[in-house]
Amino acid sequence: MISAFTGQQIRDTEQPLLDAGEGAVLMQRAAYGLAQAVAREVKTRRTLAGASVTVLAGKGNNGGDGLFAAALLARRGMRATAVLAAAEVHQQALAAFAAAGGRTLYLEPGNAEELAVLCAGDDAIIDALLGTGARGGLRGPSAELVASLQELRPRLVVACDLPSGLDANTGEVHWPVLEADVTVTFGGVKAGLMTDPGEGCAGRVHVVEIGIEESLESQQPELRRLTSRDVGAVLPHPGRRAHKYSRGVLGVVAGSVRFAGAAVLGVHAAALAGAGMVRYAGPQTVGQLVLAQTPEALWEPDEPGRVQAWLLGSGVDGKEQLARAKDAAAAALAADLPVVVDAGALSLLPERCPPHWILTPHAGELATLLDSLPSTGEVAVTRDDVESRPLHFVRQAAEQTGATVLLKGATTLVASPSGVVFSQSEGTAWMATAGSGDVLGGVLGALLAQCAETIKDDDGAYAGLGLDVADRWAALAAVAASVHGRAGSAASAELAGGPITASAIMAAVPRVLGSLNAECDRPRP
Ligand SMILES: NC(=O)C1=CN([C@@H]2O[C@H](COP(=O)(O)OP(=O)(O)OC[C@H]3O[C@@H](n4cnc5c(N)ncnc54)[C@H](OP(=O)(O)O)[C@@H]3O)[C@@H](O)[C@H]2O)[C@@H](O)CC1
Ligand SMILES: [K+]
Repeated sequence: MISAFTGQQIRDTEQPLLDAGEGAVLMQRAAYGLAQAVAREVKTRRTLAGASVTVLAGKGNNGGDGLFAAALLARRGMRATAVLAAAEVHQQALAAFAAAGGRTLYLEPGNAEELAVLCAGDDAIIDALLGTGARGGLRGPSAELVASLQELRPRLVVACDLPSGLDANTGEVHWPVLEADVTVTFGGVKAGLMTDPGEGCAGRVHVVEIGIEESLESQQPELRRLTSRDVGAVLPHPGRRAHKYSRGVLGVVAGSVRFAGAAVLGVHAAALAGAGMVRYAGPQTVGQLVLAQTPEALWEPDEPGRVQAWLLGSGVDGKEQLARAKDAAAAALAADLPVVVDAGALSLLPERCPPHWILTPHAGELATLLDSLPSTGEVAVTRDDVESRPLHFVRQAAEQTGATVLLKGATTLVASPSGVVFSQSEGTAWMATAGSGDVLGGVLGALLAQCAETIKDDDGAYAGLGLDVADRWAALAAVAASVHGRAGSAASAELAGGPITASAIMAAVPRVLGSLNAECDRPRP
C-alpha cells in the first residue's frame, strides 16, 4: 500500500531530526534525489553536459532544496540559472549554487514575462517556489512568472516536493500552478499528490527517501492507495468446492426502458467480475436485452430470490422501476446485506446507512446528495465545489450518511465513515464515457456478493493494510475502482492508446482479474 501524509505529518516527523541538528543532512538528501531525477529525465532526451536548467527558487527550504539540486546539476555540466523569487533565499544553498558556476536572476515587479520567455526553452525547469510551508497560492510576480511559463509549455517541469500553489494536505489548487511532468517528493507522498485537482498537476510522483520513512510509519496515513499486490490479495478466489450460490449471488435493480443499457452493462460486468449468479429485476423488455447479452443471468421482475448483495440505481427511471429499487433497498436493510447505491437510488437512503452500503456518485451527484442531507449547511454545495475539494466532500458525505462513499473521477476516492480514505488512479481519460460507471457498479456489486459473507473473517487478505474491520468495505470498493481503472487502461492499450467504450472496459475485466491473481502467486482455480 502507498500511504500519503499531510504536510504537517511530514514536518512533525522531521522535527526531532531538525532538533538534533540534522536539517542540513535532510536537505542534502532531498537535493541529491531531486538532482538525480532531473538528470534522469533530461538524459532520456539528450546528454546532460551543455543542457540547460532553471530553478525557480522561493524564500524557504523548498527553494533551498532546488538551489542545492541545481548546484549539483551545474557540477555535472548543465548550464544552470536560478530565478530568485524573494530578496532572501536559503543562503548556504545560494552560495553552493554560485560556487558551482550558476547564474542568478532576480524576479521583480514587471520582469516576470521576460524571465518566463528566457527560461521556457530550457531543457528542465525546477519549481522550488513553495513547499509544505506554503500558505495559500503564489502571489505577485511569482504568480505572473508561473502563469506565463504555463502558457509557454516548457519541455520538462520537475516540481520540488510538490507543485507550488498546491495544498499538500488536501490537493486543492491555488491557481496559477506550473503543471509538472514529474514531482520529486521527500520522505513520503503528500496527500495533495494523491487527490485531484492536485494529482492532475503533479505528473509522475517520485519519492526520495531522506531518513524519516520509518518514523512516518507510526502516523495514520491521510490517504491510502492499493498496489496491484494489495488488490490481488483482497480479490475473492473460489475454493475447490465452490458452487454458484457459495460464490455469491448479486441482485440488480438497474436500467429502465429509457436507459436499458445500464442494466445490460451492470449485469454483464457483474457476471464477468466473478459473481456466482446475477438476478435481474426490471421491465420485461429490459430483461430480454439483459438475457440476450448475459444468458447466465436470471430475470426475476417481481420477487428476486436470495442474494448476498444488491446493485441498485444505475439508469433507474419511472415509477415501477424506482419502486423495485425501493423494495430492494428495504430488503437489503432488513437483511443487513451490502448494497451498491448508484445514480437514481441515491435518493433512497435511509436516515443512517451502514458502512456496507457503498454509494457511487460522480461529483454532480455527490453535490446533490450533500444538499439533500439535513446536516449540510445553508450554502448549497455545487459540482464545482466537489471538483475543487473532492477529499473534503467525500469524507463529509461518508461521515454524514454512515455509508462508504466512492467518488468517481480521474482519481477515484473512497471514504469510509471512520475517515479512512483510499485513492485509486489506474484509469485513462478515455474512460470518461457513457456506461463506464455502470460497469464499475457491476464489478463492485460482484465483489460485494462474493465477499459479503467472508469479509469480516478474511484477516489474511487485509493483514497488510492495517485496517479496522469496518474499513474493509472501503478497501473492497477501492479494489473495484482499481480493477475498473486497470481494465480501461488495458482496453485502451490494446488499441494503441485509442478511445474505448464501456463495453471494451467490461470485456477486459476478466483478464485484469487473472493477471492480478497471478501477481499474488495464487493458484489458478
Ligand atoms: N524541514 C526540513 O528539514 C526539510 C524540508 N525540506 C523542504 O522544505 C520545504 C518546507 O520548507 P519551509 O518550511 O521553509 O517552507 P517553504 O514551503 O519552502 O516556503 C515557505 C516560505 O515561503 C513563505 N510563504 C508561505 N506561503 C507563501 C505564499 N503563498 N507566497 C509567497 N511566500 C509564501 C513563508 O514565509 P513567510 O511569508 O511566512 O515569511 C515561508 O517561509 C519542504 O517542502 C521541502 O521541500 C526538505 O529539504 C527536507 C528537509
Ligand atoms: K515546489
